[in-house]
Formats: sequence, structure tokens, C-alpha cells
Amino acid sequence: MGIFLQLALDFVDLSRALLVAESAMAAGADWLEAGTPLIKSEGLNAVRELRRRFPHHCIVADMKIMDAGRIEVECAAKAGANLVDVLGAASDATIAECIQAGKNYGAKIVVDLISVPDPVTRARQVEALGADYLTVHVAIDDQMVGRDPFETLRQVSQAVQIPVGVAGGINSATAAQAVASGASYIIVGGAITKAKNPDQATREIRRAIDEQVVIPTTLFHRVGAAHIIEALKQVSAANLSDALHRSGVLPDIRPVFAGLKVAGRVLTVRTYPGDWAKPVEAIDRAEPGDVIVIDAGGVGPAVWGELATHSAIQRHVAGVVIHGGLRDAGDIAPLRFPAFSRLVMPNAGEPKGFGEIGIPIRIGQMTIETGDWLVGDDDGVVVLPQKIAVEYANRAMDVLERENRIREEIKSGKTLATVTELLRWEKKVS
Ligand SMILES: O=C(CO)[C@H](O)[C@H](O)COP(=O)(O)O
Repeated sequence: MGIFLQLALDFVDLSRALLVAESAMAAGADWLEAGTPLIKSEGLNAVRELRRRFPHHCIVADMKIMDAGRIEVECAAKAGANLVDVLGAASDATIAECIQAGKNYGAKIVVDLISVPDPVTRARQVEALGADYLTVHVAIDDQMVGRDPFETLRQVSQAVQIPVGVAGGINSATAAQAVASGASYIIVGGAITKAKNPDQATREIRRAIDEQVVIPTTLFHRVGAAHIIEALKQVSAANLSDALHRSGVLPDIRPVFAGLKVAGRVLTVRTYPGDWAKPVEAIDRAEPGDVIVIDAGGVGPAVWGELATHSAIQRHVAGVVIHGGLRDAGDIAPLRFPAFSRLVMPNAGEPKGFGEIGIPIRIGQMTIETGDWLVGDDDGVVVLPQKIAVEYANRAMDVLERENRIREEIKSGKTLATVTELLRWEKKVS
């Protein structure tokens, strides 16, 4: 038996879901899943519509049932689902009801092991209850902190006889690993639904599964602590701010030169207005790729200029952010060194040596520490605290990927309001 590719339509708008479904199913996906967000947004009408448009495909309703198993399975089956998902975290009574209702209404029951503390034990239990399929699943939110499903998949697939599938950020680079770890079906959401070209993305994942090959991708894969910079180099300050729920922006600090982006780890400096000693000493303390963030109290005179920039370039410093003043802008411009500053002025201060390097600083409402991360570009600077850096670097990638997909839909002749069904999704004021 071949390995099935299940496309998970995690949209909130049926029209967008159908657009991707049409191309992905034609490109080689086997099973078609109405994702939980789609069912919550559109109701079981989403399943009915998928059944109508794809009469010969297996339709999966990702109901994530937690209670009232009988009625939820009945509704999904009557809407046209062949497979209905219940959570492994649900009680045995709920799962047993789902299984009985499935038999009655002609649907198979998939037990989703998402967030189950002991998946191997639970897998054996639900197999004994009569489940038809088991899915090992790393939640989208858990993917953001770098978790993957492969070791659990290997263990669960060895522990039970029924087919085991996998979900959790699978892409063209990891689909072969999913097969090697024992998957009988592979569920792919974002790597197809956020792809600029879902048709091509589906073909690549199909090939990765069938030929057991790794097809590298820079998108749809999540980084761990050692690779934060790889994600931050791809995203914009706006992407990162969106991921951070619109926070993280350094107020009043503007790019001095247009078209230059910086992403890097922060080295902080606190200094006295105009005292450029610690900023220049920090260059010698910086690691390659660091961004020096200077708090000079938000006022002049300048604490950074052309010679400091040459020095920073020698040390492979990635950029500078100044809550204070910069000078020599005309001489720095051709050096293409990313510089962000509150003020630009001709006068420098004296090197008196006040202040410290590497201590927490405060700019506006933001506390910034050495080891934090930042992204700066034409929009300004967004800081990412170290303790949440892995998660929000990944969430910023997710924002970027979603925008990539929306942009393609606009370019195909729609407007932003149409693609996002803005009238429907405006925040209602009570
Ligand atoms: O059920 C889901 C989330 O709970 C998703 O459909 C599933 O995780 C697949 O999407 P992705 O490939 O983006 O992880």
C-alpha cells in the first residue's frame, strides 16, 4: 500500500480553501481534510462542499472531538466525511461513542494524539477500543518552539497494528523522514496551504514521499535555538512585529539609510549623552553578527560616526541602533552599514567613559538585554527578547509564509479585501 498524502485545509474562508484544494488534489494529494479552523468558521457546510466538489476523494473532518462523540460523528458523516477525528485526550467513553457512531453512519474514526502525555500507552488503549486510525500530531503552537513528531511516530507505529499517520509541520524536506518513521498517511497543512504555488508544493511533497528524498526548503520549517538568525534573516520588521502581537517596536528610532536590513543578536551599551567611549569600545567586545544597541538617553551629541562604522565593519558587526545621535551620514552611506538612530547631527561629544557595555537598557517602554535579537529595516526596529526568541522567530516565519500566499492570490486578480473577506472579518465593535 502506498503512503497517503492528506491535505489539511486550515483556512477560515471556504473560497480560499477550495482554491488550494483544486490545485493540490490535481497535483497528487489523496485525502482532503476540512481543517478545524475551517469547520469552526464555516461549519459542516465546508465538509458538504468538499464532498460535492471532490465526490471520489476521501474527505476527513478534523472535528477534534472532545465530548458528545455520537452526535458530532453523526453530523460529520452525514455531511459527507469518510474519516472523522476525535482527540486522544477525550475520555474512553467519548472515543467509544465515536467508534460506535462511525460504524452506524459509515465513517472511520481517527484518534488524534495531539498533546497526549503518554502517546504510546494511549495509542494501545484506543486501538483496543476499536479506533481505525491514529495520528501522531505536534500542534502548530508546539511546532513554534521547535518540536517535531518523528520519535513519537516511530514509537507509536511500532506499538500498534492499525495505520498511524503524522501531522505537525511536515514539508518536502521532512516527508521522507515521516515515511521512514512509520507513517501510513502524511498530513500536510501549511507547506501546501501557504505555498506560493500549491500545485508545485504538492508535487514536491508527493515526490519526497514516493521516492524517499529530501527536497530542501527554506520556508515551512521551524528553527531551534542554534538557527534563530536563519529565520530572522528572512523576515521583515513588520513580520516580526505582527508575530509579537504588534509589539516589540523601538519608538522614534528610524533607519538612517534606506534599503538596508539588519537581523542579529543584540549587544547593549549604555552611555552618557555624547559620550562615544563605550559605544566604540563595544565594537571590540562584539561577536561577528552582533548588532550594537546604544542608549544615549535619546539626545545628542552624536555617539557614532564614520570611523566607528569602519571599525564595526572590520569586526563584522551587523549594524547599530542608537537611542541618541549619529553623524557622518554621507560618509557612512556608501559603506552600506545598517544604522538606525533617533537623531542625525554633525556634532560629536567627548569620550569620557561613562556607562557600561552588556547591561540591560531601556528605550521607551522596552527593556533590551544583551542576547536579545532584533530585526531592522526601512520600517524601523523590532526587538525580540531572548527567552521567547525561538518561538517568535518561527511565528514571524509563519506570518511571512501566510503573506506570501495572500500576495499570490492578489496577483491573480483579486483585491486584498476580497482575499481576506475583510467585510466578514472586520472586528465588530460592541
Ligand atoms: O490539525 C492541524 C492543527 O491542529 C493541522 O491541520 C496539522 O497540524 C497540519 O498542518 P501543518 O502541516 O501546518 O502542521
